[in-house]
This record gives sequence, structure tokens and C-alpha cells, in this order.
Amino acid sequence: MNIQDQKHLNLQSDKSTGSLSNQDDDVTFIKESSVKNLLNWTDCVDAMESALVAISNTSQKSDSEPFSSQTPRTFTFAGNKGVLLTMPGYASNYTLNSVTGSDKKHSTLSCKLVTSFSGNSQLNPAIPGILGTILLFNSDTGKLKAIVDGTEITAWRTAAVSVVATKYLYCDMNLKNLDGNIVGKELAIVGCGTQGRIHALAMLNYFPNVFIKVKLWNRSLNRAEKLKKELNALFPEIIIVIADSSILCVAGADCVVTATNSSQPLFELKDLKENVHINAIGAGTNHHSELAMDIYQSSSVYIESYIGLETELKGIKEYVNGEVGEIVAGKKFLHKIENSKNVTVFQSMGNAIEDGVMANMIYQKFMKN
Ligand SMILES: NC(=O)C1=CN([C@@H]2O[C@H](COP(=O)(O)OP(=O)(O)OC[C@H]3O[C@@H](n4cnc5c(N)ncnc54)[C@H](OP(=O)(O)O)[C@@H]3O)[C@@H](O)[C@H]2O)C=CC1
Ligand SMILES: O=C(O)C1=NCCCC1
Repeated sequence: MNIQDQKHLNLQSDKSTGSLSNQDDDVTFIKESSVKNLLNWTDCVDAMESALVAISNTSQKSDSEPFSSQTPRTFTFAGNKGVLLTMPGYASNYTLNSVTGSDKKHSTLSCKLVTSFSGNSQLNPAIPGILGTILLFNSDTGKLKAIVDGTEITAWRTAAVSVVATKYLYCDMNLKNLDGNIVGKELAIVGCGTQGRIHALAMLNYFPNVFIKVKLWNRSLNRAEKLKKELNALFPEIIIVIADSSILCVAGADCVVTATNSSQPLFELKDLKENVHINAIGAGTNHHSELAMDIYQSSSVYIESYIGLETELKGIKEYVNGEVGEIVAGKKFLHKIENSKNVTVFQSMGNAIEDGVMANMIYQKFMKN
């Protein structure tokens, strides 16, 4: 057992006697390379399923139920170059089943500071446009306990949340009796930047045997070519093709990911086949600018959290059917729109609770090592 572990346990044992120890002096710093080493899709998707359920429970009804509280995030603009977001949140009574088992309940008080500077991809060398840091506080004392690099976490948690949404909004409906046979679905990735790439990896790793073909589209060809090469090497059994337009990319697809900064719709309802599930990730002018409005109007639309609906998702508020966490927890059944193409949309926005739960999951694994 190392010293950090010992300190961690001191605090736990003091908690059991009802008094809080003040010995936990060190602030643990977890750098990007350590975060990367501790990430895998099973743990991330499992953690995000817990986070989404906690997000949907904003009033504490019992000591055992997952619960969360948060305020809308803030935006501080640095001229027209970029923006700093602050994302505070508290989640309690949630589990990290695949890391600490189903008996251990976690509470996390956190704040992610994240910048978005779209010009970073033009730098030489380029750096990610979205850079984050997550502060983890002791949720009994409020004392800072860890600073966790949040850049890779932001990428992975966004894709892991889309996996949960796909599992509950699409796969549960269409792929119920998965028996290990190849299912033969098509995945479309519209935008091959950081998010497009990580979503392709998440979908193909988490749903093996589901997709036989992946279509890629990117505004500039070189990024699509780079991702095609990477996916060919990792998944030689899957057909990977580059589409000439975003419309051709989604034509015939069963599951679509949009991850661009586009402020114009990239396709319309008529471009989609029936029963498609869309994970809409990108934020151009706003978080719902990648999809044409007729898609929202005639689809079952789910979001992460009602918090932010008034601010960041105001334009589609009337079409939102619920939170993904409500479906995961069985509080709501999937809404069906009569006489429609049966399209489901997960409108992603990013949420502070997801970041806090992910940072805590990494912290738990880091302290164990
Ligand atoms: N929902 C959430 O939780 C999160 C959302 N995001 C959002 O996702 C989007 C992608 O982020 P990320 O992958 O990190 O960013 P990257 O900079 O890595 O990628 C941006 C992508 O958008 C494309 N793009 C930019 N402008 C346009 C346009 N006008 N039309 C079509 N494509 C365009 C780029 O194409 P090209 O290569 O040609 O420049 C590139 O494929 C951003 O809008 C970001 O804000 C990010 C993190 C979390
Ligand atoms: O949730 C996040 O983190 C982000 N969302 C929108 C773009 C910046 C990062």
C-alpha cells in the first residue's frame, strides 16, 4: 500500500467514527498520460450510466438513491478567440460498479474548467481545441483533494455518454436479442475531429459485431483519411469508406454521430432512413445547429439534463421528450412519435456531473495503483 492509499484510508476510517480527519493534506495531481492509462470503455460507459441516473434525480428522496445538484455552466468569452466554461456539480449515492463494485456508494463535489478555442487546430504543432481541468473536492469538508487533467476525460466521457444513449434509445429497441452474431448495421461519423474519432472508437469497441460498415465525412479530406487509416488498422473486418458529403455519409446509416462546429444543418429528415439513431455532439452557433429543424420536429429527442435547456437548448425545448437518465432508471418509457420515421436523437451538450463522476473514477483507480 502506498502513502496516498494510506491517507485515503485514514479519512475513510475517521468517517466511520463520525469525526473528520484533517490529515489528508496532499492534493493529488493526475496528469493526462496517467488519465489515458486508466481509461477503458467498460468502466467509462458504466460510470456514465451512473452519472446520467444521478443527473435525473435532483431532489434527494432517500439516503440510498443517486442524487445530484448543479447550476447551469457559465461562459466567459476571451474576445472572439475562445471561451472558458465553468462546470460545477455535486453527485451523491452513485456507484462505479465495474471499478469499486455495486455496494460502495460515492459522493463527488467537482468543478471542471474547460476552454474551447477552435483556432488551436491551425497552430503548428496543433493542440486540442478543447482543454479541460477537473477539480475534485472532499465532499465532507470541501477541501481540494485532486486536480485531474480533463482533456482526455472530456473526449471519452462525451463518447461514453453517447454509447449509453445509443444503448437505451436505439440498441435496446432494435438489437434486443444480440447473440454474438454479426448484426450488419452502418455507422456514419460526420466530422472526424477529436469527438468524431473518439465516438468511432467507442461505438466499435463497445458494440462489437454490430457495425459492418463505417462511413466517414469531414470538411477537409485529410482528417477523414487519417481516421480511415486508423480504423482500418484496428478493425480490419469492418468496411470503412469516406463519403463525399455529409448527406451521402448519413444515407442508409443506422446510427449517426455528428461532431462538427457547423452552424448550418448538415442534413435533413429526408436524407435519413427509418429507425435511425443520431448522437448530435457538436456546437456551432448553438448545440442544435448540426441537424435540420425538421429532424427535431419529428423525432424522439433526449438530452442529458433539463438544466441548460433554457439557456443552451432553448431552440429545441418544445421537442425534447426527456433525459436519458430517466430512461436508464426506468422512470420513463421511450416516447414514440406516430406516423414518423421513428428516428431517435440524443442531443448532447456535456454535463458537469459526468465530468465529476469520471474524474472520481480515475481518482479511485489511480489511488489503487
Ligand atoms: N456535447 C459535448 O459534450 C461536447 C461537444 N463538443 C463539441 O463538439 C464539436 C467537435 O469538437 P472536437 O472534435 O473536439 O473539435 P475538433 O476541432 O477536433 O473538430 C472539429 C470538427 O468540426 C469540423 N468543422 C468545423 N467547422 C465546420 C463547418 N463549418 N462545417 C463542417 N464541419 C466543420 C472540423 O472540420 P475540419 O477538419 O475541416 O476543420 C472538424 O471535423 C465542437 O463543436 C465542440 O464544441 C466537444 C466536447 C464535448
Ligand atoms: O461539456 C463540455 O465539456 C463542453 N461542451 C461544449 C463545448 C466545450 C466543452
